[in-house]
Amino acid sequence: MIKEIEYFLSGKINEECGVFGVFNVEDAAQLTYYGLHSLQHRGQEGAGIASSDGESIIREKGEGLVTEVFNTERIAKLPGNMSIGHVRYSTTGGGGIENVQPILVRSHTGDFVIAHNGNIVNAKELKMQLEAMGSIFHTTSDSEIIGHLIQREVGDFHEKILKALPKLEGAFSFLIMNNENLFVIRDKNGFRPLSMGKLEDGYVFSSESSAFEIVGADYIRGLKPGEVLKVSKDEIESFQYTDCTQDKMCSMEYIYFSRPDSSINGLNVHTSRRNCGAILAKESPVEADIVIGVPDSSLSSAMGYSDFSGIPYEMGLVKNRYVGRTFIKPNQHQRERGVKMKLSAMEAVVKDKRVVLVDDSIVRGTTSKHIIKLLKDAGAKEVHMRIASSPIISPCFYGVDTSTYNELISTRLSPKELGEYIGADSLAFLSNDGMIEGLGKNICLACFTGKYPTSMFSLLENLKK
Ligand SMILES: O=P(O)(O)OC[C@H]1O[C@H](OP(=O)(O)OP(=O)(O)O)[C@H](O)[C@@H]1O
Ligand SMILES: NC(=O)CC[C@H](N)C(=O)O
Ligand code: SF4
Ligand SMILES: [Mg+2]
Repeated sequence: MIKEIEYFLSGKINEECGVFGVFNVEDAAQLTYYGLHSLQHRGQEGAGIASSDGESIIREKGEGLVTEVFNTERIAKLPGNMSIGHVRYSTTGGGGIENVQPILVRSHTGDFVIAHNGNIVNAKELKMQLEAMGSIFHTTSDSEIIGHLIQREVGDFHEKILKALPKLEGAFSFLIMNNENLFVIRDKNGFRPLSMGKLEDGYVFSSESSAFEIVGADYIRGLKPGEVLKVSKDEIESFQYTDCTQDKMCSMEYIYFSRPDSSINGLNVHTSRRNCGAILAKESPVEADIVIGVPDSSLSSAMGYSDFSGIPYEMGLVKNRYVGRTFIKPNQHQRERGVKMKLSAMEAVVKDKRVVLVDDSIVRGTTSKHIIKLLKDAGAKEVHMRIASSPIISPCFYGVDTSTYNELISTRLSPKELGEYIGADSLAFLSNDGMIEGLGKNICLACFTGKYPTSMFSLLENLKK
């Protein structure tokens, strides 16, 4: 029980990284700091910024949140009008300062820095090959591999990048910067988002378009799968590192990760969640008095459920916004109380009501179980749980930590059994077709279907562990 509560307090579907880049704008590092701040929800383990004044690259990084790593003095050490930054949630290689990005590659042909969102699925194989050929790795993260691959190629820097990229399999949105250019890269499956915006005489690039608003930039477009942009003083050139592409945007970006004010592939995240909520209401109706969402990520889908069903949307749960990843764990005696510190049920709203409770996903079932208890303790007559995505039955290898196979409760329990386990009066999930209807057909659904859009290399060995 204690473990379960700690898990509930800490957040479970662990976010992935965020990248932000600036080209040809004064005080680029300062802007990158603001950009990273708005991408903080994507990774809280470490943050870093590298900048260039055209002569040399300076990098500053540290463990923790953006505001913990950077202050005015530290940003002042980063001169120039080109910059890239990164917020990290580790997927390969574990934590620690050495793996905090951007990764700096020193070379007699010119230094460069790398910021990566995603996960390379053939990292183990590539690392073995590269080490056998003499490469010495400075980090344990998969992101460093692209640096070694680039170094082994011949030609101009951009030719080297184009030759190295086809060797990587898996998910990557990269920003790579040397003293002249910024390279903006999206993998051939388009797993992770990456957008371009215009600011003054320059450009900004971000994992999420919502960051543009914060720095005052205008959204131009998202990168295409397999696209490489070479950003120079005079022009932006677009290349494809391969023509073998498919559009497999991570559906979890819409369902859970991205901010509601971001747009991905032309679809606003809040709107996509609202669509899914409405389709869920169409697929799994129930008689009830109010619809409530779990703050914050499922509020939009709860609105959608209410739109379609006509059942009034209410605020039945309140979140303490200061409890989360930085929460100091209470001592043993206080842990039970801790649950209530993250979310409180509004007795005045839910008492004697039949409640439809909408959440975005179920991973281990801990959240739903606790929230249903909170609502029933506050006097709710019935709680009907509706989930705006399908049961998660397979782990992700593309940059999201959705737990291991054994921890995923839907691998063991049917929706009916799971409903009983979490104490709901009924439980229903959005169907796979419903997700496609709400989010479009160009999405990855591997964690819901077990059908991975790429070869999994040695990672498959661990799939059922
Ligand atoms: O079934 P579980 O294992 O409990 O996981 C599912 C829950 O995890 C996520 O919320 P989380 O509490 O991580 O963060 P949030 O407050 O940002 O929604 C998600 O939104 C679900 O509510
Ligand atoms: N979550 C991510 O996108 C992580 C990027 C990279 N795989 C790392 O572990 O640092
Ligand atoms: S497996 Fe799931 S979390 Fe991973 S990229 Fe695909 S949809 Fe996203
Ligand atoms: Mg949640």
